[in-house]
Amino acid sequence: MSTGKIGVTSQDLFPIIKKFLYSDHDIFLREIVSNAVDATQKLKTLASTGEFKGELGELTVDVKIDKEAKTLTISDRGIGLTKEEVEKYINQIAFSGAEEFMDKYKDQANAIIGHFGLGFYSSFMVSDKVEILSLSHKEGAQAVRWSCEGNPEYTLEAAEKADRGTDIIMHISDEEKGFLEEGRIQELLNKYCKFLPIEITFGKKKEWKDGKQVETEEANVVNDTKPAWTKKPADLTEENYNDFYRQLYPMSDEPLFHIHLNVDYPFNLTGILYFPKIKNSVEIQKNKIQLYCNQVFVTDSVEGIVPEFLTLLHGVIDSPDIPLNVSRSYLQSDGNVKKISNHITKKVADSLFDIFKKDREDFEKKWDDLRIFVQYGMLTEEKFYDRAKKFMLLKNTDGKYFTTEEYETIVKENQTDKDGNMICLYATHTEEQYTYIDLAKAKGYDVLLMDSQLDNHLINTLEQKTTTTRYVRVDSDVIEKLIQKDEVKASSLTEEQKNDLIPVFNAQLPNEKVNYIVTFEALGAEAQPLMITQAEFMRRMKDMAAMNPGMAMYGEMPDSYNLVVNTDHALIEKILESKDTELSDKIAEITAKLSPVIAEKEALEALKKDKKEDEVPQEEKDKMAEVQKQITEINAERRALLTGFGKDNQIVKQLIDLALLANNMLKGEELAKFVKRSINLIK
Ligand SMILES: Nc1ncnc2c1ncn2[C@@H]1O[C@H](COP(=O)(O)OP(=O)(O)OP(=O)(O)O)[C@@H](O)[C@H]1O
Repeated sequence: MSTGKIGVTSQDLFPIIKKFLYSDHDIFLREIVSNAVDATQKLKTLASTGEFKGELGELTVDVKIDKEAKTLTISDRGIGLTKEEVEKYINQIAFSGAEEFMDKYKDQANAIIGHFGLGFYSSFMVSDKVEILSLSHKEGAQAVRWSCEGNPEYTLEAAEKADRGTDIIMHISDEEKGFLEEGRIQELLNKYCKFLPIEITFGKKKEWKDGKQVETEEANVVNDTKPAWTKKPADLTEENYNDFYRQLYPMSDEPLFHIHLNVDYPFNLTGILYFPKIKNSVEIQKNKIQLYCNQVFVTDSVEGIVPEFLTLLHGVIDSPDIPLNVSRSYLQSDGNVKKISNHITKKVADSLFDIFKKDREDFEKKWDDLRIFVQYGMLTEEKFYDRAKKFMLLKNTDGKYFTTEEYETIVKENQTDKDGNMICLYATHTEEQYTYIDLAKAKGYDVLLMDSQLDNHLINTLEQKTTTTRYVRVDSDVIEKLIQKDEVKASSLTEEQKNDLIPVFNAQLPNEKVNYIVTFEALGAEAQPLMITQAEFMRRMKDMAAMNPGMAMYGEMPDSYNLVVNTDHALIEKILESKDTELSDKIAEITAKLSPVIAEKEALEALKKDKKEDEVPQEEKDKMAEVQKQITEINAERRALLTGFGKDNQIVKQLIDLALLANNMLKGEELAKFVKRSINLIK
């Protein structure tokens, strides 16, 4: 028997291990089991090259709990360790870089463990004592037992072991006795070891019998040694891919597409990414891409390793070039990791383009589910934008799909305005905006459906990239002005007539937290008499503000709509006529009162004209104020008169309600009133 000191120059190793890994004690199991797997694979390699000539036999790694002895043991039938090897690989941990580790990461909590070959020592996070009992595969080897109690002293002695391979016997400490629970270990094996390349067994398989679980004779194998991503795409069917998806996320719907990644230069990476069907946003967060290193689970928080928009995808990525156990900030600054991220972006874009080219019909069918990923990618990754614009689809209100290029050839001729801008009309809701869509279609225009959460942002980006294309919602203006071909002709109404109509219509507008501005357009006798529109810019800003806290300013502004009066329409003429007949006496009265006051005001202004402000006598100033007050009063009287007229006028009432109805703004009580009134009108 020999005793000695573990060959790290500092005494601090154990405290550091305990401290650094404090937050994640679970990983000890991954480290010990993957060492066992490595040892087994090494033996298989030696056998295949002929260096090992013995019987390989069963090569499983066994995990065992002994509750009485309070031990957790991992046994393998791999290459094993000779006494010299234990001295070299276990005692002289400085060999694999521990010393360097100590120097570099003394003060850093998120340090690297596995990276520096300290994996084995992580067992001390949960154990009072760890033993290694090993028999090397080498001919005539003597079994050895190494034992250490979490301090730099160890013992190493000859031992009895019948079978080749290594047992790592961990005497679990009292604080960590949870690791002696079967359920806990099973959970960890599922998490970290589910796809290790050597069979891992843990107890016996269980079966349901007479309403309870009973053990069978069969070993409980916890892993799938050949997960789909390690196979060649040519050897896998669509069904295999879907099966693997279910293996990863048992509760989820079938995915839309998969992409099989297989890179060997300039780094090694394999994996399968799935585009999931997203039913709601909660689900996006639930399933995550899992990151593996040689089939050992590393993490499922892949932010910084794959581009942000792809974190919405599901699946696995496996790369020996992604270091195990390193901190997030380290990963993100790692050159390899950056390359991996870029490569995945490119690969995803290329694969989508391939699918698009190969089966356009299928691609279109899946587009509505797919677009959130593509749009998110286009908005956040310049490189992805450039690739994705070839297959990014626009959908119109008839359910037809176009690439932006195809769409341009279709609408360019008919939808270019007098300034040479191609105007793409869109709706966000086919039902709610039906009236407007209908008007646009009657003009021979096409209307896109832009109803995803990201469309607003995408439209902004598309406009920035192609300066002569503009997107406007169908209800943002009257159709003649949405795509303005010629100068709109001037309205035939006088300023006075317009001024009189404003209070008439205002009288009937709902008095909510919404601003209405009455405007006048000569739209032709056939167009609608009255329409409600909302300017594109303001609406878009408000919509974006709803998703973006930085734009709160826009969100707080009141909604502002235009009430567009078509001055060419017979009904508007009719309103003016009935106003003139019904109110002629009263208007004449008001005008009679107003005329002398205006005359007085003009006279006063003439007096004032050549004087400087301080030369005007106080008396004149007072008179002017008095006259101004009278004018205001008379005007208010006139406005009240017109408001009263508007309130009582059935045509005004009906037209406003129809305009609100067409804009989907007439609801609840107002709608009920409208229905009643309409019935009365028929009566
Ligand atoms: N079950 C085992 N069978 C044979 N050799 C083992 C076994 N476990 C550990 N070893 C030896 O001990 C060495 C140290 O193991 P440790 O886990 O500390 O570091 P590593 O495996 O080199 O690095 P890492 O775990 O970070 O990948 C290994 O390189 C291996 O040579």
